[in-house]
Amino acid sequence: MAMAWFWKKGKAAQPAEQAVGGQAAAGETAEAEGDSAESSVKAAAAPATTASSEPILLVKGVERSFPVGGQQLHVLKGIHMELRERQLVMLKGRSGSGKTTLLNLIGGLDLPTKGEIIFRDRPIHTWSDDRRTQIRRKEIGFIFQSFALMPLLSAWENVELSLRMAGVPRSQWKERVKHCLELVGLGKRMHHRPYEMSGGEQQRVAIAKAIAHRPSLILADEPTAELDSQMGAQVMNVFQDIIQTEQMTICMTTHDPTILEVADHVYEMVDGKFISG
Ligand SMILES: Nc1ncnc2c1ncn2[C@@H]1O[C@H](COP(=O)(O)OP(=O)(O)OP(=O)(O)O)[C@@H](O)[C@H]1O
Repeated sequence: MAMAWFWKKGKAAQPAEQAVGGQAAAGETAEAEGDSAESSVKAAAAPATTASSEPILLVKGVERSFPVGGQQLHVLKGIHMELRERQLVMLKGRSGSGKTTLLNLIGGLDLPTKGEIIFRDRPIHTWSDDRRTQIRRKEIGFIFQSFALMPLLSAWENVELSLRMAGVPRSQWKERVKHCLELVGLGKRMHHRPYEMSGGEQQRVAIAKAIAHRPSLILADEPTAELDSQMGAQVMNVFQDIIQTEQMTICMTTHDPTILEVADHVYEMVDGKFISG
């Protein structure tokens, strides 16, 4: 039987008994192990954030060109956007429209050819590589389509590694790793290695790893693209739990129209420009 998937939006506004089929959402229970067809999701409700939340990132008139074959390829052509506290913001657009290029700029992995990127009142587009690396390690978390886990390390060790990289004192590791893995519903899979887990579980480890050092901003490039709709739903529920409980902002790219429905804000990119948002 075909199953309709619904997203929970705004956990506080959403009573638990509305969970589809009487099941709890994946992010709420460490016991929601395995990706059973019955697990997950709640019906949509009010937006999780308010317009009054503070902006944490401003993108002003950003352009990015790359030299290709002796010419300049203009990939981003004047982007303006903002991300606010506790928002789930999505970038949509066809392949090649420039979404990943923009995400790389927001995360300080690359520099714009023109324009400004202000992260928490700091002009990171003027900063050196080293300074941007420091801010990335401490204040930004990255999630990729292909999970990007260390294959020989357990879920626990993968998350711990991110705390080590961010310079979090060792005395805090145990409690934080446990908390993050439980938050993503992997309380009973903490010591499994990536190859012993499903794609959805691996992506949830990657999420735990990305949030462990308490960044204020999570950037996710097509985080559900390699997952089926049910596992994708679990990941989105985890994202919404993170926004509520960890007070983080998430900016993600996606092609999936059903996922776009849970965004607080959607920017649509066509050929290096936003046509909405
Ligand atoms: N370092 C680079 N050098 C040259 N061209 C680049 C570079 N990075 C990106 N591009 C080009 O910029 C364009 C946009 O790429 P980008 O990866 O941002 O698109 P996208 O919207 O994320 O696509 P997808 O959905 O397929 O990931 C593409 O034409 C790509 O080839």
